[in-house]
Amino acid sequence: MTDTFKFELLGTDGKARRGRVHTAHGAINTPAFMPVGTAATVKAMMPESVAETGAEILLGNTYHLMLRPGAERIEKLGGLHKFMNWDKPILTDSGGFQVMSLAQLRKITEDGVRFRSHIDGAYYDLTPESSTEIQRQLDADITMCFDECPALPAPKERVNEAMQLSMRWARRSREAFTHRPGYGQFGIVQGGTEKDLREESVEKLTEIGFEGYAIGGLAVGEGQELMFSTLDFTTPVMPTDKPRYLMGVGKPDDLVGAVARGVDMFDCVLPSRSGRTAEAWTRRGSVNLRNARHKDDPRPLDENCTCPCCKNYSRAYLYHLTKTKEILGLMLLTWHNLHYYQELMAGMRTAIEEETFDKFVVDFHALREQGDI
Ligand SMILES: CNc1nc2c(CCNCC3CCCCC3)c3nc(N)[nH]c(=O)c3cc2[nH]1
Repeated sequence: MTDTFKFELLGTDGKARRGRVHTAHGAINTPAFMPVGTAATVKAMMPESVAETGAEILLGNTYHLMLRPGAERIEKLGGLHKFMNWDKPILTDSGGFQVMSLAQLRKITEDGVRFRSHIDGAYYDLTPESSTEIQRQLDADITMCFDECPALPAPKERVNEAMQLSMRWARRSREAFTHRPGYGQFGIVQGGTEKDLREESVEKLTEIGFEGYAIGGLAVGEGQELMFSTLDFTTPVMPTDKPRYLMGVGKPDDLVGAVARGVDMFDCVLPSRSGRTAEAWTRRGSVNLRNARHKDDPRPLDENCTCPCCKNYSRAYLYHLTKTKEILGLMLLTWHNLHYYQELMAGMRTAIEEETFDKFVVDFHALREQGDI
């Protein structure tokens, strides 16, 4: 436990960074992958299993939890850590992105967003103030600013409008934030794939001052090349003494490329969602367990993996569980995928410490080109 929120930069290898974030509920080694616990649970996983994969922080979500069961209810029950039995750090997103992707109707004004719940059709408002308050009620260690993430591709004028609005909302979010030892708030850089807009956004956020800075507005359909080129000119102008969090990313090769470009933290639904759609991620690429080629295969998913799924179960068994839609299939594949993601991050942390990150990247891609999985 710590009483002050801080980021230690422990080492670098090129633009790749090895660090540690200290929060009220514990420390997070970076580069870090944060599993997503949308409705106060990482689907198909017990919290102790999530901890066993090596995850040191989880994501929660303002949008989902304000609708059901309600932030007041969770606050009265002792906060999200107690509610979901996870005593390590929690980062909550501010809800704006989920409103745009999930809510039935929504209207953006200077004040905030009005939307209809995708659950019961009732109308709700989210503003920088209410989002920040909800995240406090959830007792999130890391609170995200309320922002607007435009879908790409979009005209530069639209991207600029969304960025300027998000910067005004960032100031309101900061003013609504309750400063407590060990708790931090991250600003979210916007600006699409436009160099000048990204630089202006970083400048405006650092002027306000946050405990960390996220790179938002990416992984929204722009593709990996444009995402990487945007990182190439965005991370160098971001503070070096604060964590950098790339939101919603990504596939294993996205993570490796983004760490190489100076990113410290990631979240993505992919490993857990794929676990439920019978897709397994391995160091040699992804495996679809619905494919009948696995029917008689006695081998584990990945001979080199030490997770409970690879230690004790064959592909034939995983194929059987998938075909029969057995719950154990969801559990084992989710566990494997989250374990693999944590192994990947641990491998990158070690490579940066040993200054062998370039070799790590070469080996990572070589294994995936060998195929035969
Ligand atoms: C997938 N691509 C992507 N995600 C983005 C997200 C969401 C990140 N994941 C949050 C979890 C999602 C599941 C429920 C729990 C929270 C973004 N969020 C914000 N606030 N701003 C973005 O620009 C922003 C941009 C994003 N791009």
